[in-house]
Amino acid sequence: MTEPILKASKLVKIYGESTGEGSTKAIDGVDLSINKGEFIAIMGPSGSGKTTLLQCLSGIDKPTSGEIEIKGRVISSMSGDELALFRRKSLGFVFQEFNLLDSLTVRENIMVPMVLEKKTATDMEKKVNELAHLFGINTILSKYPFKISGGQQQRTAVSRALVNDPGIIFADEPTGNLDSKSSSVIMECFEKIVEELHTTVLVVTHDVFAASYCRKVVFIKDGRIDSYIVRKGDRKEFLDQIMDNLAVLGGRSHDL
Ligand SMILES: Nc1ncnc2c1ncn2[C@@H]1O[C@H](COP(=O)(O)OP(=O)(O)OP(=O)(O)O)[C@@H](O)[C@H]1O
Repeated sequence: MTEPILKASKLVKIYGESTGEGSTKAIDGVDLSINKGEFIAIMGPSGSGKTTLLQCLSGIDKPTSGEIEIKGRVISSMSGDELALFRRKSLGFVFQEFNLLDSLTVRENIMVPMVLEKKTATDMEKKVNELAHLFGINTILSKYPFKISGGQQQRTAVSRALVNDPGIIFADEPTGNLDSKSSSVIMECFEKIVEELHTTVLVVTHDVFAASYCRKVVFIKDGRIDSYIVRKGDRKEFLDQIMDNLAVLGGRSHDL
């Protein structure tokens, strides 16, 4: 039996005074259940609420109402400090801008979350080597982020997101700053994470090519879940299916 690692119910996010003029209902009653080991993309037109949904689900932002449970803990009712600690220990994040520290080497960047968890030097070294080997960055561990490619920086960020064995990774436009070759490499890294480490991966993306690596795509429109599709055949077939669904969803392709 597969069990949910994340459950969201009746999620609403309103920016601004909820009754006031100029308020925006970015998320409008979302129910979502994600099982352990799922590899999911969230897609939808620009402004449909993708980033807001990811930020609420991952505890970066507070929903206006509704409940979010991750690994059996209700995060929507946690205090700020409790939530910050939970995020650090139990969740992994990957962003479009990589967010690496330029003054630290690749090895040190990957180690940061483990230092905060006060892991031993031996444990840290072992984990860095394991992940760097898995993602093909073992030869650049002593380099600084500004001396490596965007794709290598993102693989460093993916390794950093995994060091505390988070169980779930949230990625917001992880291929947004990458060329198509590096995008494939990153999406293949996520495939490895799901298949070999059994980590759950949730990706928000405009990129149909990146989404086609996922096993499921959830489409949102106007802050609501519109539909979802599950990959059954090969990636090319799934890519065509995603394009068809986006066309039905509306919005010109460059808005997606
Ligand atoms: N901090 C904020 N304050 C006020 N309104 C916001 C804020 N962030 C987002 N919004 C609004 O909420 C809605 C959803 O925005 P969101 O960024 O989640 O959409 P998105 O689907 O991720 O868009 P994009 O694909 O363009 O990044 C939009 O109408 C946006 O203008």
